[in-house]
Amino acid sequence: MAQTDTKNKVVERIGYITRVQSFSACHRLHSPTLSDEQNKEIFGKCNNPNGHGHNYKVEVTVRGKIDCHTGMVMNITDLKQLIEEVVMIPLDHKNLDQDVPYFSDVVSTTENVAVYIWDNLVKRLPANLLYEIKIHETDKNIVVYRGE
Ligand SMILES: Nc1nc2c(c(=O)[nH]1)N=C([C@H](O)[C@H](O)COP(=O)(O)OP(=O)(O)OP(=O)(O)O)CN2
Ligand SMILES: [Zn+2]
Repeated sequence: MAQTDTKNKVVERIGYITRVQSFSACHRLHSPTLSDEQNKEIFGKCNNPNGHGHNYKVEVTVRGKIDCHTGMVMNITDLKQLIEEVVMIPLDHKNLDQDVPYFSDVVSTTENVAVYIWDNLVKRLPANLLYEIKIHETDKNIVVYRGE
């Protein structure tokens, strides 16, 4: 049922939902627009030719009206299924640079992984619902992308 204020005006309440998912992948930080020397200089050990791996933790947050009939911003079961299709199937247990066509010419930094996830999720969700992608690349390295 719709909630009303003291003047009987319908109150719209905004909620945020976050779903967390982890995936494992390997990558190498290497930019095709830079020389080998520049890549080594900028990316250091992360430019190791044979790559290295991470257990990434992704937090997907949606923001929207709490529906007065369902009590939900969106059904988390639907969000879980979308994350399976957009994150787990293409990225889990993959070599990001070699197995994911997007990263064949885009450096697989965590910023760009966040952009990849945003771009693929935003087109599968109702307009203005996706709020934030947060990725923990390691316990200490955390990236946030909000589609800006
Ligand atoms: N702006 C960015 N910088 C870096 C990224 C990135 O995605 N965006 N990624 C890396 C590497 O992938 C690297 O694996 C991170 O290494 P490191 O900082 O050494 O990882 P830890 O947090 O585990 O290291 P500690 O030694 O424990 O501090 C580098 N830069
Ligand atoms: Zn890395």
